[in-house]
Amino acid sequence: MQNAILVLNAGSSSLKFSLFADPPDGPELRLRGQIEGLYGTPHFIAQDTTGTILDERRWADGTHLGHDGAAHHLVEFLQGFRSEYQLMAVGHRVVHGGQAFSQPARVDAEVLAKLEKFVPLAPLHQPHNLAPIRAVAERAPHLPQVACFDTAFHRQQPELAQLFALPPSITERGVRRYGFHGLSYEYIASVLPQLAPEAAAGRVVVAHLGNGASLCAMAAGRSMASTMGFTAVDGLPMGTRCGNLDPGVILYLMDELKMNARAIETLIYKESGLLGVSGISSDMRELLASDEPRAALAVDLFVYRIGRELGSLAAALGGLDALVFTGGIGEHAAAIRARVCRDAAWLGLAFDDAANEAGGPRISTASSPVSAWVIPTNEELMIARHTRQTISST
Ligand SMILES: Nc1ncnc2c1ncn2[C@@H]1O[C@H](COP(=O)(O)OP(=O)(O)O)[C@@H](O)[C@H]1O
Ligand SMILES: CC(=O)OP(=O)(O)O
Ligand SMILES: [Mg+2]
Repeated sequence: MQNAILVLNAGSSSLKFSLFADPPDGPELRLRGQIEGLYGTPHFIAQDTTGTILDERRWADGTHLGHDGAAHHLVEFLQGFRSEYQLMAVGHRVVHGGQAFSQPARVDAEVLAKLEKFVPLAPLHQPHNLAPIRAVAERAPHLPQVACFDTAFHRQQPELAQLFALPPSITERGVRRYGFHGLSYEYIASVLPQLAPEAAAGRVVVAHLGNGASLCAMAAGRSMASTMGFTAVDGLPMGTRCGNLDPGVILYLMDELKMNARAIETLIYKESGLLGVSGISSDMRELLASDEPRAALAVDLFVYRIGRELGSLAAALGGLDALVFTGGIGEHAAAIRARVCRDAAWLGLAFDDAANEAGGPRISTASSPVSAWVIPTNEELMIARHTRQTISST
C-alpha cells in the first residue's frame, strides 16, 4: 500500500483531480481526470499516466450533478484504489486567499470561515473551491486537507504594484491588487531554470492563457506585477470575463441601465470576453475555426490586449528577457502565440514560425535577444508538493 495525496482543482463547471503517490523524493502522478459539465452534460473520465482510460461515465444532458455530486462520484471511484493507496491528505486549489494567506494552509473550521469571506472577490471560483473541502470533511473528518492559493505567489510583489490610487480608508480594508494563477506561475518559475537558465535569472513575462487568462511579470522567479487585480475578472479579456474595464462603466450600468450588482457581476464574469464580443463561444478553438467576422474581432481584441499588457509589464521590469506561454490557449493555440510574438518584435523577440508550429519548447530563433517558450503548466503538482510539505510540518 502506497501513501497518496489527492489533488482537487475545482473550477466553475468542472472538478479536475489527480492522485499522487507520495514517495520520499516527492509526489509522483499515478492517475488524473476530471468531471466537466457539472451543470449541463456531466462527463467523468479518469486516466493513468499512459493515458489509458481507467473509467468514464456520461450523464444525461441537463443533469445537474453539481460539485457535491461530483465529489461523491469521485469518492466512489477512488474507493476502487483503497487496497493500493492510503490517502494521506487532500490538496485543494483555492483561488483567493486575500492578505490573510500568503502560504498554503491546513484547513479547519476557522480557515474555512475566513475563506468564505473571499467568495464575493472570486464568485466564479471560490464557492466551487470550498464545496469539495466541505464534502471531503463530511465524509472523512480526520483526513488532513490543505488549501493552496492562486494569490499566494504574488503576495511579495512591490507595494506600488499592489496599490490602487484610493484613500487608505479603502485600501486598508484589503482593496488592492492580488493577482491569480499563482500556482501556475510558481510551477513555471520552478522549471524555467532547467529550460532557460539565463532567462530564469532575468526578466520574464509568463502568459497563462486559458479560459481564465493573465500575464505575470517575474524578476529572477519572483512575481513583480500581474494583470489580474483585486479579483480574477481584471486584466485580459478571457473566455467569458471582460478583463480591464474603466470603473466609470460600472456606474453607467447602474445609473443609466439600472443594473444591480448581481446583474453586473453576471455580465462581467459570464457574458463578456471572447463569448461577449463574438456572440459565438468562449472557446478559442471555435473562434479560430469560425468564419464569422465577430469571431475574428474577439480574437483580434484578445491578441491586442495581450500586446498592450505585455508592454506595460516589460516597462515594470525595465525590459524583457523571455516570454513564456502556458494554459489551454498558450499551450495549444500556435496561431495565438504567433500573433502575440510577432506583435512583440519591438521588444527584441525574433519569432521562429517552424518551432512554434512544432510546439516548442523554444519558439524564438536561437539568436533572438528575447527568447519565447511554450511550457505546459502543472498546478496539480504544485498543490501536491505544497500539501506534502504542509502536512509534514504541522
Ligand atoms: N487545442 C486548443 N487550441 C486552442 N485553444 C484551446 C485548445 N485547447 C484548449 N484551448 C483553450 O483553452 C481553454 C481552457 O483553458 P484551461 O487553462 O485548460 O482551463 P481553465 O482556464 O478553465 O483552467 C479552452 O476554453 C480553450 O479556449
Ligand atoms: C484565476 C482564474 O482565472 O482561474 P481559471 O483560469 O482556472 O479560471
Ligand atoms: Mg485554469
